[in-house]
Amino acid sequence: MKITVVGAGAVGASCAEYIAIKNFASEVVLLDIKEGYAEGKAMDLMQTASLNGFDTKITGVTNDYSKTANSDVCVITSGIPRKPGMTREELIGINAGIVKAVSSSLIEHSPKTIVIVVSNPMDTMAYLVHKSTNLPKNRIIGMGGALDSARFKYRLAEALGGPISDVDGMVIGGHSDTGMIPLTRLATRNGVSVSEFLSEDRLNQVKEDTKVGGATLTKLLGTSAWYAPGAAVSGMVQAIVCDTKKVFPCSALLEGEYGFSDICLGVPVILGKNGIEEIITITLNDAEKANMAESAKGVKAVNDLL
Ligand SMILES: NC(=O)c1ccc[n+]([C@@H]2O[C@H](COP(=O)([O-])OP(=O)(O)OC[C@H]3O[C@@H](n4cnc5c(N)ncnc54)[C@H](O)[C@@H]3O)[C@@H](O)[C@H]2O)c1
Ligand SMILES: O=C(O)C[C@H](O)C(=O)O
Repeated sequence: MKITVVGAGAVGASCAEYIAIKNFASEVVLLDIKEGYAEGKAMDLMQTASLNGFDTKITGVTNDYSKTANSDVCVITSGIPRKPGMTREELIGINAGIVKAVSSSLIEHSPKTIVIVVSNPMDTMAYLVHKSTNLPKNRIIGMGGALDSARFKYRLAEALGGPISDVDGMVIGGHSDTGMIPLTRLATRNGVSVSEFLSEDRLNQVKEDTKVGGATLTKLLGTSAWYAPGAAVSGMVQAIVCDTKKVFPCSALLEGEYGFSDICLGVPVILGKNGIEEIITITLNDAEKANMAESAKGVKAVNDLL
C-alpha cells in the first residue's frame, strides 16, 4: 500500500514516522513545497529503519506530484500552524488556498485515493475538499476527533490516577477550542462509568482541559503539537489500509445525520478499506444535542468565510 503525506513539517514527518514504525505500508511518499526539505526528512527517517526495525520505504519529493501517483491514502498536512494566542480559524486565509491546490494535484495523480485532511481549520478544510473535488464523501475524512479523544483519555486518566489503557472515551463536534464535545457521560474506566469515580466538577474540569488541549500545547511549544497528531493520523491510515473497521470520531460530510447537512463535523465513523464505511448515529441527550448545534453553528460560520 502506498501512502502520500503532503507537508513534511512537524505533523507530516511525525505521521510518516509512526506509519513506518507500525510497518503496515510498503511505501510512504513525503512531499513538501520547500526545496529539499521532504528529501531530507525522508532520508533522516530511513536512517532510523534499521534501528526501529521497519521495512516501509520512505521517499521525499519537492512538489513533484507524479511521484505520488496511485497512492491508496493521501494525508494533507500542508499549511501554517497557529502561534500562541491564535485560534485555528485564523489560519483559513492562507491554508484554504494551499489545501485546495494540494487536493486537486493529489487527486489528479491518484483518482482512487482516500484523503485525510489535517490542515486547520480542519472541519472547514475537509468541507473545502468536498466542495472543490468530485471524490465521493466516504473518501474525504477530517482528522480531529481521534486526537481530541486521545487528549480526553489522557486527562481522564490523570483525574482518575489510573493508566490510560483502562480509560475509554470519545470527543465529537468541531475541532476547535469551543466546538469540541468530550462525551463524559459515555466515558468509562474499565467498563465502569467515570462518574462512579469523579465528581461533576472534576469531570467538567477534564472537559475544559480537553477542549483547550491544542491551545495549551501551542502556548508551551510556541507552535502547535505534532506527536499526538501524527499518531492519530497513523492510526486512521492503519484502519483504512488494514481494513480494521475500527471506530474513530472523524470529520465527515453530514447529509441529515445528527440533524445536520452540508457540513463536515466530528462524528463516530467506522474506518475500513473504503474510507468512511459508516457514520454511527449515537443517541445524545438534550445537553449534548445543544452542544452539537452550537458546534455546527461555529463550523458553518467559518465555512461561510471560504
Ligand atoms: N487536525 C488536527 O488535529 C491538527 C493537528 C496538528 C496540526 N494541524 C495543522 O496541520 C498543519 C501543519 O502543521 P505543522 O505543525 O506540521 O506545520 P509545519 O509548518 O511544521 O509544516 C507545514 C509544512 O507544509 C509545507 N507546505 C506549505 N505549503 C505547501 C504546499 N502548497 N505544498 C506542499 N507543502 C506545503 C511547509 O513547507 C511545511 O513544511 C497546520 O495547519 C496545523 O494547524 C492539525
Ligand atoms: O492546536 C492546533 O492548532 C493544532 C491542532 O489542531 C491540535 O489540536 O493540536
